[in-house]
Amino acid sequence: MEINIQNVSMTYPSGKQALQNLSLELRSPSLIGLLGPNGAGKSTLMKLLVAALLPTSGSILVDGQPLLKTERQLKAQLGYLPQDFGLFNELTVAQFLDYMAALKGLRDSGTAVREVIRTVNLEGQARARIRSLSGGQRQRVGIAQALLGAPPLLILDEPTVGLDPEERIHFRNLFSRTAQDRLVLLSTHIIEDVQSVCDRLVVIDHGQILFTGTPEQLIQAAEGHVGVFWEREAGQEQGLHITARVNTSQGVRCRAVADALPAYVQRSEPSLEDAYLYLISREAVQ
Ligand SMILES: Nc1ncnc2c1ncn2[C@@H]1O[C@H](COP(=O)(O)OP(=O)(O)OP(=O)(O)O)[C@@H](O)[C@H]1O
Repeated sequence: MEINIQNVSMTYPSGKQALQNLSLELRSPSLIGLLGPNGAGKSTLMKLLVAALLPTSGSILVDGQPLLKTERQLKAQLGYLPQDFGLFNELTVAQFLDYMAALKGLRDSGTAVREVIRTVNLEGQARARIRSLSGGQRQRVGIAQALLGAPPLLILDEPTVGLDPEERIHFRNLFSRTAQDRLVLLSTHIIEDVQSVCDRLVVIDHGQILFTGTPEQLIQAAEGHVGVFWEREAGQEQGLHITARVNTSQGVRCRAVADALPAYVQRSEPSLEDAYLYLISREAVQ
């Protein structure tokens, strides 16, 4: 599957321009991490990809065909986890998933439902009413409905929200396995979620793409722009963006990113998080 987003802009009726002339190509198999600060336009982009919203201008092609022409076909191949999804509180987990399987037109829905319940570790809650679940368990029900029927395209808006660290690792690995033969696009604020598993990152801010490439390429772009220093050594330099402050027995150790690091800052190898913060901080300065 190949999705071509061509010069897409999206302005909400309120007048807010959420995406500006954005172009992007997504091809399976791959696991693509969509990163960006709050309000960057990630959810809007995902809603356009599932045809829940129409772009104000530009086009989206799926395997060369306009999305709107193939919408029906696409929806049959799509697993989507929106950011806020309504669950049917009075249904049990299994009933809700049965209902979603019916909507997707799955043939052997019983087997498919049992399988996704196992995949998201909710066997113990299959008969529990959704209203009685914790936030993390509800999120797993959302992931389960997206996985139903093994769709070739998975669009997951902040799938790891509300999950504990152990569960996050479980799902990170699950998405990575899933993407071996499919196209998985997931949005997140959490760098660790994309660190070791995504083969491609797309960073957006203010509705525009700031970066697209591998995590290694993002890190390379930050080399020479990350360093550490003791707070007491700090000058008053402008343009230094502090990313961490740690209290130690010798004082406060700071980590910072900047276009040009002052002499008292000791250069350090960038992590993916440093590289992301460097990219975003440059955007903020411009
Ligand atoms: N229905 C809407 N009407 C008007 N403006 C909207 C609507 N939905 C989103 N926006 C605005 O569009 C911009 C992009 O929002 P979007 O939800 O796509 O960002 P996001 O990157 O997903 O943010 P977050 O990480 O906080 O979920 C924001 O400024 C937001 O306030």
